[in-house]
Amino acid sequence: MLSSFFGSGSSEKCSGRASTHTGKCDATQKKNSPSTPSPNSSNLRLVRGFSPPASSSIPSSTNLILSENKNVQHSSASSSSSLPVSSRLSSKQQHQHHPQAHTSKSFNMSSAQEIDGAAHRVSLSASPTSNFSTSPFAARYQNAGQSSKHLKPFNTEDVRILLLENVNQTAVDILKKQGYQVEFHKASLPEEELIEKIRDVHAIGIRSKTRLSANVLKEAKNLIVIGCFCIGTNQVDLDYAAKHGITVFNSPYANSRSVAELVIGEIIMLARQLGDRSNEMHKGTWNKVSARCWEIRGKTLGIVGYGHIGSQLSVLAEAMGMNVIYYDVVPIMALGTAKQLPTLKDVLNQADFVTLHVPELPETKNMIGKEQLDQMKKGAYLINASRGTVVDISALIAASREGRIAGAALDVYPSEPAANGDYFNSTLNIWGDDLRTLKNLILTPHIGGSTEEAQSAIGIEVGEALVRYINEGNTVGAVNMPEVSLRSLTSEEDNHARVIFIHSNRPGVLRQVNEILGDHNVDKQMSDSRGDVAYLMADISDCSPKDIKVLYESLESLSARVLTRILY
Ligand SMILES: NC(=O)c1ccc[n+]([C@@H]2O[C@H](COP(=O)([O-])OP(=O)(O)OC[C@H]3O[C@@H](n4cnc5c(N)ncnc54)[C@H](O)[C@@H]3O)[C@@H](O)[C@H]2O)c1
Ligand SMILES: O=C(O)[C@H](O)COP(=O)(O)O
Repeated sequence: MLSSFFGSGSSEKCSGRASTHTGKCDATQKKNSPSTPSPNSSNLRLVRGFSPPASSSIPSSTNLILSENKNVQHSSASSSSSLPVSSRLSSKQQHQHHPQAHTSKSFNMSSAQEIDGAAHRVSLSASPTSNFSTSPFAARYQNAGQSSKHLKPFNTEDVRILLLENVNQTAVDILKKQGYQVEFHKASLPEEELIEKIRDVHAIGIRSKTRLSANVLKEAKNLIVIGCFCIGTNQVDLDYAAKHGITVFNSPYANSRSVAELVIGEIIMLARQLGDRSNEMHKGTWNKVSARCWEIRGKTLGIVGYGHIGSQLSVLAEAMGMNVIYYDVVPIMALGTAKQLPTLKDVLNQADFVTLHVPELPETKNMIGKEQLDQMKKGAYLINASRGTVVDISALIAASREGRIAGAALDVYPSEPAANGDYFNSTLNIWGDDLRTLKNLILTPHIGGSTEEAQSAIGIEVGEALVRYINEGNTVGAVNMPEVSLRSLTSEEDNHARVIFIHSNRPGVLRQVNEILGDHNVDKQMSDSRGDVAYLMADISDCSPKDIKVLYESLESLSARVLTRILY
């Protein structure tokens, strides 16, 4: 059974969360917080109080100690929780709860096996009625032939998760099953409200609208992990997050097929001017025409960005008789008979349809402007389902009005509303009203990845990644941290501790860490770095509560420390 607590060393006490900047208790947060201890429970740290187990034996649970190099207020080793923990537990949890856990900041951990055993599975559906269920992670995290340490929740209500932007129910279920406190919102939040809420949470789940800039993240004193329930991660300051020990996960390809299918539909719609015909019929106008309406067979599709989506699309387009050419900044093996061309200009010169599938990067901002639109064949079509900043929309409006392009489909925009409603106008984007007047223009509200299949699969994939990270420290699939994993502890490894140390990647740190760990029996260890940040995990056997405290404090004293967590 795993339980957890966060730790740090000073003797200041606070009944609510600690304020990173001031080192003072945040009374407002305390008042608003559903799991805030009562006033007489002044020793309980909601996040970072270090309270080692009271007795000499580690409970048959795994606890987590966490502290971060953010001037966070510390509590003393003696500041064990005076909150009657039982009052915050369900009767089942109370039954499972070890008395020693009263002394600790509890933060549940559940085994990867438990997660993988969840009813949810990534559902890759070939049709709305035929699903097959598989979790790509199911095998990876299990110990061959051994039962994983059985990690029963207690005090998991202390783990707070904020889910924004209508993250799929599959994720909500996975996270709630862990006992975490989950706050769910359908839309994204204005920055001020986001800052207020992010201060309290250990994990946040977002989609493409919520910007987690350094300005927002600097307020996120308790945050250890971000789940982007989408492909794009451009909305998060990944570098800032990594340097502050906040790991970011996404779902790299669960919605690729949905986007590729949308684009196939749009190619046909544009070629046949279906958007206009349909609009006319809605207004009562019968307009049967064949002029400038085409089959797509034999036409050339130019794909810009031949990654997960671009390459899926390539296969589908060829199956419909199109010729495929593509441009990518890296050499990528062509699928089918597609051809990679050396420059963007080559693709623009030759394609009848140009479709964009690049990430939002400084280099892709306004990648398609007047110059590039001029390089396209007269009468060609443009599709953008990547990011709104990739196309200069004013230039597109001009090209369309001058008849240089025959049509366009846009799914993404430089500014997008935070919620559904009548927001797509000139207030949002200055060209909003002009855009809506264009002929043969398909406008969709960023729905490329919005299918039941994609959203459900993303919810499971990212939800499970969050649980594995919170409970076991596993970073496989992280986009801003080195990928490090150790096999789960087994039920025979009751008194093992798992050390997680995120640190600045500079010479000599590993030697210092290993000097500290060297006094113990290190069963297994893995370390990797990514840019300026390194991530180390080590499982230590026969670890007494005193050992854990010493280990923790020694690691905390290293100047390279970004974040220390000890799970036991
Ligand atoms: N509309 C939607 O709902 C929706 C859904 C999913 C993804 N997206 C967007 O689509 C983008 C692409 O998704 P993906 O899964 O195919 O990503 P990917 O990372 O698998 O592929 C992107 C490709 O673009 C290439 N690339 C990068 N910079 C380039 C440049 N300057 N010129 C040419 N090629 C360049 C990369 O080398 C890579 O091959 C995502 O980053 C996301 O922003 C939108
Ligand atoms: O990055 C993505 O996966 C897409 O842009 C979809 O974003 P969404 O989840 O906000 O629809």
